[in-house]
Amino acid sequence: MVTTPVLPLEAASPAHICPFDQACSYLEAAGKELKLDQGSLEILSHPRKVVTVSIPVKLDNGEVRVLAGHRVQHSDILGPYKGGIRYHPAVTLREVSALAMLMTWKCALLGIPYGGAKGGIAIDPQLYSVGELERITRRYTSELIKDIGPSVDIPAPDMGTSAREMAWMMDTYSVNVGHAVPGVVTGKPLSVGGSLGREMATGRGVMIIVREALADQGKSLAGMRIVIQGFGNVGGAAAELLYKAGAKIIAVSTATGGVYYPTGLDIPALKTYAAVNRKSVVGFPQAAPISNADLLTLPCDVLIPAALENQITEENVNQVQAQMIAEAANGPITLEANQILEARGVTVLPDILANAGGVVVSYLEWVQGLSYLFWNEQRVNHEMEQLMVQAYHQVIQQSKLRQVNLRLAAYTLGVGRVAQALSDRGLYP
Ligand SMILES: NC(=O)C1=CN([C@@H]2O[C@H](COP(=O)(O)OP(=O)(O)OC[C@H]3O[C@@H](n4cnc5c(N)ncnc54)[C@H](OP(=O)(O)O)[C@@H]3O)[C@@H](O)[C@H]2O)C=CC1
Ligand SMILES: O=C(O)CCC(=O)C(=O)O
Repeated sequence: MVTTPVLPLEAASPAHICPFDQACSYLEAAGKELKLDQGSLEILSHPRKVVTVSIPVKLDNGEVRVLAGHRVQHSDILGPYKGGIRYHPAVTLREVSALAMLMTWKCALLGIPYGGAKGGIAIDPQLYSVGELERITRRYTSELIKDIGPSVDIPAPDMGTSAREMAWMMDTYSVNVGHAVPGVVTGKPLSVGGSLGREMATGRGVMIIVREALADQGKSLAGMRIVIQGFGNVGGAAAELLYKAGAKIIAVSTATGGVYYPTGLDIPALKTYAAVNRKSVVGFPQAAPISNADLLTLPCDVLIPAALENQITEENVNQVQAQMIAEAANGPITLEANQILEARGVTVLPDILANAGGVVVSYLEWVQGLSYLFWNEQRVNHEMEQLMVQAYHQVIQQSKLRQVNLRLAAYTLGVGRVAQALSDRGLYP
């Protein structure tokens, strides 16, 4: 039985589905399936280190605000901590802790030598100027200076952050230590040691996993009706690549709402439209407006939630019509909803597999940086695809072997590898 963490996590609001409790439940299920000993389960259910820092920032109007910045380092059993930095108003320590734990299993599942971490600041980046965001990012990095590093903890982009924030983090870290350290972050601009292919990597990974899953059902991407929630780094890239592969993207959304066009949206035109409309797809000519809630229940072949956690819950799961759901976001389906989908025979491609393309190319970026040798995009994409397809087949095999759903199959592989390393390292006090 996984116990309640002793770390300073704020109480979960009873009205809110707690992502950390959900993550612990999945760990517990994997532990039971693997017959893990109580000690290992106890260790793996606790983040190793939880850091919260104050970030004082002077706004452009002269007002001073102090923000809370988190970095949760769940596990470094397999290697340096690894995971993104999220800027979003809903960020809490519990959410960041859950996402850090997912990173541990994701890296282990993909066979890349990292542990898991996540960071975040509870802000809406769209309400801050570029100058304010730069000051926030630099101060956050300075406060974390002793906790990150290329062989300690390597941040990357997540919701609300991008290559721009990674460049600021890299520069702040480098200035603090006195020399350039590109390997302290991944997802950087190419000019400071980023990798070709990283920007599209998470979306590309989603496309690869959906393609493989459809192929196992004797189908191809061509003509598939696909709905995508979220049109940012992940949802936007997935839409573009799936569209290029011949799928019909019939609906997409951003936080303010979505658009629906049953015969398939013109994705290049929609990207251009969003680029000049503060990233929003609302008002795209010809398409009908649709709410985020209605978008999730549209008739389609594949549903791709690529925004926030807890989008498919007990409340709306019975209205979901897709026969396949690829979790591009982390934790978009609750535990209860997942059980209902499984009972209905819906194929759920779990987050730690479906959205792993990003961290895989982060790893390839880090490897390229450490070896001072940069690859062309074709090679990056090829290496990533090999790791993704290999992990997909391992999950399918594990699912058949243990007679468990794909999520539990992915978790047993990820958790099992970390537990094995824990036992081999002999970390028991
Ligand atoms: N970036 C990466 O490499 C990886 C990201 N992920 C996961 O993918 C998900 C998306 O991340 P990413 O694409 O990077 O983030 P971005 O910030 O680039 O984009 C997020 C998208 O989601 C939309 N969105 C925000 N809130 C809502 C909402 N309540 N309902 C519907 N849409 C909403 C945003 O709209 P708007 O612009 O209007 O706010 C935006 O279109 C997250 O769960 C993240 O953890 C997973 C692996 C790697
Ligand atoms: O690229 C990375 O290191 C992390 C990406 C990430 O945050 C995620 O996979 O959720």
